[in-house]
Amino acid sequence: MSTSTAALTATGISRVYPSPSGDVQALEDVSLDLHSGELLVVRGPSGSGKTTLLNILGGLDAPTSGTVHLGTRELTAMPETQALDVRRRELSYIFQSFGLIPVLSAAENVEVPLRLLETEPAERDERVAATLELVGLGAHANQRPYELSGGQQQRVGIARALVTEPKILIADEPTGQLDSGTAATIMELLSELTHARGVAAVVSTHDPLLMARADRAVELHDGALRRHGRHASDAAAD
Ligand SMILES: Nc1ncnc2c1ncn2[C@@H]1O[C@H](COP(=O)(O)OP(=O)(O)OP(=O)(O)O)[C@@H](O)[C@H]1O
Repeated sequence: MSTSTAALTATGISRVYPSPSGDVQALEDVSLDLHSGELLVVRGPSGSGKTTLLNILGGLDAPTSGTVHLGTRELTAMPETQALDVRRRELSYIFQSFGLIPVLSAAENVEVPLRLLETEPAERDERVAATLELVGLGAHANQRPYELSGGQQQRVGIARALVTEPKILIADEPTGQLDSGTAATIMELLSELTHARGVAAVVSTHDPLLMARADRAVELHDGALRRHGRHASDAAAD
């Protein structure tokens, strides 16, 4: 275990959703950390709190109690404008349903986050082309999402997430809509890119087979962590 400051640290995270039929405790006292170049898998049954946890780690939702730090900075204490800026520059998200804009080509989809950062057009073009190459889609830059397979669409999603060179990647069930062979390929790509680019990645999945690609795995049950710090292969063998 590295002694350097973690890229992401969650401490004592709880999340209660108020609802007319009573409060739902979606997370209870969850703590974890994640280092650069590490891929952490969060596994757990449906309703165990994976999406809630990833949304909080990514600053998309606020915990009821507990903190999230990016390095030494507390994400959960930042004013919203600062948190938005940090999210755009340092965090990226990959979604189960890909989240691509249907009327835009693969290249234009990948370009969107660079436009939000007001990157110069020449640099945008260069980075979009390089990142599409990286995910093996150099020849598909001008195709729209409906002209691509599910696996190719998720590669566009990965390229869009990586084009800003984020420190942290949050992927909620990124292979949930893919067949098992394609899912394994996408997970392998995520693992390779996480290691090669020194990104700290958190990936949720239902699928124990995908855990072989993780550096570490934790398991959520009813909103609480059941295992922490075990190697993925230990958990996958359960
Ligand atoms: N907005 C909400 N209001 C009330 N309860 C919610 C809300 N969002 C989630 N929950 C509840 O919180 C718990 C955790 O949900 P969450 O979506 O985080 O689980 P999950 O592990 O991601 O599930 P899945 O694998 O099915 O996506 C569940 O009991 C869910 O019903």
